[in-house]
Amino acid sequence: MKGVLIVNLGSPESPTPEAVKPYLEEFLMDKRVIDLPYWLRALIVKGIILRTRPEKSAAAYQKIWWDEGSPLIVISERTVQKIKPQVEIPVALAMRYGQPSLKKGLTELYQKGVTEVLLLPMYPQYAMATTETIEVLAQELVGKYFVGMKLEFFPPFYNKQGYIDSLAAVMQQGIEGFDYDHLLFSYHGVPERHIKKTDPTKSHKKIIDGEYCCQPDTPPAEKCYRTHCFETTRLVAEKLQLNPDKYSISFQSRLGMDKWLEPFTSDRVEELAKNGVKKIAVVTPAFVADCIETLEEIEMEAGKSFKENGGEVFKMIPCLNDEEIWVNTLSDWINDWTKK
Ligand SMILES: C=CC1=C(C)c2cc3[nH]c(cc4nc(cc5[nH]c(cc1n2)c(C)c5CCC(=O)O)C(CCC(=O)O)=C4C)c(C)c3C=C
Ligand SMILES: [Fe+2]
Repeated sequence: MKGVLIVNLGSPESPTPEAVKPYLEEFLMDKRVIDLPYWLRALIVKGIILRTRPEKSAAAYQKIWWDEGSPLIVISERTVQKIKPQVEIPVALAMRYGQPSLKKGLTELYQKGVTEVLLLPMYPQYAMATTETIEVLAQELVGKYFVGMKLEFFPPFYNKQGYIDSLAAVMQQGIEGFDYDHLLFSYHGVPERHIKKTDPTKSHKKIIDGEYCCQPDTPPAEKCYRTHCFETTRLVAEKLQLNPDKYSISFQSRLGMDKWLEPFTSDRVEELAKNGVKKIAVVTPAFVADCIETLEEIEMEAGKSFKENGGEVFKMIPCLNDEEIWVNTLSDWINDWTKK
């Protein structure tokens, strides 16, 4: 029997430093997130980051936490609950870090008699720190605990019609009646090195601000996070007929000293405000569910910076969350795979 495992990143159990610390440790000790030799990663994560960050992150989580729990988890659960009646096969939810774990999700499907699993990571754009780490761990778990189970990976959906249509619909709703001066597409950042590592052709070009590094639909672009972000933006801008002078791309949530994708959202928001932009709308298409990165870093922190630098209205466009159009899209994808 077929079944689907929907996977997202995960959150701490609660917004306290005690709960945030093991979550961050599991996350940042992943060699596909901080891709350094073990000893150096351990030195940086355990010796430096985990000494101060749990306290800071817990304070940020407290600002966005809901009565039912972490927004990311609650929204993911709601989405899965809405998908279930629309499909004919078992659907389970798992998180790469924290609970419900990937092993738990696979066990749930296994106990229902599922022998063929479609792994559906909730990341539109492929990245080593997100999609790849989920695929590798799922493969390992199947080999170890679920022998005979067949795994199939849903490809990154950054350019897939259903995703673009859902994003466009949510954006349209978000900017309805709002005469913005600028619309910022803020994607999660990654170190430039990650993009070079995932290039199957190992021929990645130098990255130049504002220009495509890879030609879409060519082998180097297959797993190029940056090209996927550019393509999502292009397709949704085309669909919404956005004025090219009124939108731009930036990358948020940089961690550490490496060279990360630029421009940084924090710099861009400040620069736009200083350059006279009074009304800004921000959309975060790398996240399908609202989370600390959208609710705290963008809506609260970037919003504050925008106003401190002369901006007046900061409009955060929500993620796809459990919107009907997105739930229908996911259900259609699952139903198409079921019939294959
Ligand atoms: C959307 C895709 C994501 C990419 C790419 C990504 C890369 C990446 N992230 C970190 C470090 C952190 N990310 C954190 C939170 C977080 N990241 C994503 C998504 C991507 N990360 C999500 C959905 C979330 C939210 C989780 C939630 O509970 O709401 C955090 C934890 C929060 C904090 O302490 O700031 C860290 C740390 C790295 C290093 C990285 C690429 C190398
Ligand atoms: Fe992240």
